[in-house]
Amino acid sequence: MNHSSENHTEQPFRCGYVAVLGRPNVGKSTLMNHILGQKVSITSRKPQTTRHRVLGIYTDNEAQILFVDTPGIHSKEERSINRYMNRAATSSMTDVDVLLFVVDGTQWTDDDELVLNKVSQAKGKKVLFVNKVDKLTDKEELLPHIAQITEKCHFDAVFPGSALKGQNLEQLTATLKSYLPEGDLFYPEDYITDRSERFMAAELIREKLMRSLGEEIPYSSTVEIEQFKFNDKGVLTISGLILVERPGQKAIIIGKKGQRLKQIGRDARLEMEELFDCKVFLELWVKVKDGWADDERALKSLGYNDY
Ligand SMILES: Nc1nc2c(ncn2[C@@H]2O[C@H](COP(=O)(O)OP(=O)(O)OP(=O)(O)O)[C@@H](O)[C@H]2O)c(=O)[nH]1
Repeated sequence: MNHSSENHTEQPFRCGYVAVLGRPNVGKSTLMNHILGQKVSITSRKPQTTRHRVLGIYTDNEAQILFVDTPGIHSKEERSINRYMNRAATSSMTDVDVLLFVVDGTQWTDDDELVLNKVSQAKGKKVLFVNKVDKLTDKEELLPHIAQITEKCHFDAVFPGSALKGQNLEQLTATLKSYLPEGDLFYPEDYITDRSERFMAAELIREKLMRSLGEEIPYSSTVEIEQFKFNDKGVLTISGLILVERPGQKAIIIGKKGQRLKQIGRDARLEMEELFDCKVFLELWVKVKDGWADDERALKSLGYNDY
């Protein structure tokens, strides 16, 4: 696609940053992935799935939107990993053109209030997206909910909708584009993220872990990619190391006769083959590394070092 020659509207091309903000689990990653039409940020039913700041790049013939998907901001900061995630999200609020505040239309919590306070103090255009309205049985509840939020902070635009069902996302995207400054592309038009394929591979493994395990272990695990190599037949070999904090957690991830780890590997491999468009050979290992989530130095060595 040639973005300039297809622009028949004679409107100037626009390009800029949109930070996607909200507490954990409101649907930020789902929203960004749906607009991009591709999975850039991993999602799961569990809060705090996104740990890093991930750039999702949307390009059409009118604009390029650089979505900054952030970890959910939350008040419980007992561990280093939680402080890291809050830093990653809060630092995304400066130097962006638009703040997109995502809330769950069915629920309001203290963490929503915390993010709203941060948003109200930030500069830039502000857009409110009230998500998960597909789950609302009584749509009448929406208006008072929106009124309560907009009383506390001025929003330039408000959209109720559904990230999962794609409801109201076209209108949202058009408004976001109109708020961006004039300017040429920052990234080539075929880029969908600034993250490396290695990073995406680790994230896909982490997503399958989050989705397959119970409540506690996902937060105690992280993934390192030790090998990422194409052979001369174009087959990609990936070795992933899953780090956990305790031996019992290792046993759970491996599962009876290695069944769970096998399933996690199979699910991750299939998505990798689609994403990288080649045959993938994936090996997974599980190792105990006590206290990695509490230790700032260990976090840095695991790649949690951008902020
Ligand atoms: N019913 C419904 N579910 C949704 C919608 N959007 C997201 N979800 C679900 O909500 C859960 C959380 O979605 P995520 O996109 O991972 O949420 P997030 O805000 O990125 O979460 P963190 O990574 O914790 O910050 C997932 O199970 C999604 O499928 C929606 O519009 N409707």
